Amino acid sequence: MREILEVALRTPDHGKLAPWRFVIVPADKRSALADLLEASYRAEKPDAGRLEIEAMHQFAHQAPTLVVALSAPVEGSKIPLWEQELSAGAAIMNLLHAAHALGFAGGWLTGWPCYNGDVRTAFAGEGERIAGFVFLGTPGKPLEERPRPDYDKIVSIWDR
Ligand SMILES: Cc1cc2nc3c(=O)[nH]c(=O)nc-3n(C[C@H](O)[C@H](O)[C@H](O)COP(=O)(O)O)c2cc1C
Repeated sequence: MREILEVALRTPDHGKLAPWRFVIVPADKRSALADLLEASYRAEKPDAGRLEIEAMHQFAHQAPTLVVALSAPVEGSKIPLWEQELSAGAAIMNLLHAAHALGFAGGWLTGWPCYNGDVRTAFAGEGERIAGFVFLGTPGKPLEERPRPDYDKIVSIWDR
């Protein structure tokens, strides 16, 4: 895990602000995370059904390893917030590339837990936001491909 996160720390970062942080959720805390998600979900949606609650538990327990990535912009910096947030996304992508290079698979998820205030305060400090829940593990089966954007629609040559 440290080797993977050390790669994430080498992310392009204008102004050397390190506007991101990572919180590892250890295996013995995953049930506590599930309980937090359930309580936060019920507080926001008192009429939540069984399947919605099960989805919160499934979210918390998927994959053996979980890193919560935080966008932690430095307030008052001359580096625009936009650039600091871009760097947070890049740090997560570096983390995923490092995990895949070492033979693991990883997924970057947000979903409801990312945007709930109670969940955010359980991980993030003032001015910080959850940028993603990064789940890591060893692939149990070959990864499925999905449609990718058409190169010619996305890439163009500047010609003015
Ligand atoms: C900010 C962000 C949030 C995402 N959140 C989710 C999510 O909540 N659920 C989901 O199925 N995929 C989510 N994705 C997409 C997955 O990370 C991933 O791109 C997708 O599963 C396909 O994986 P692949 O591109 O490696 O094949 C998110 C991607 C980003 C960049």
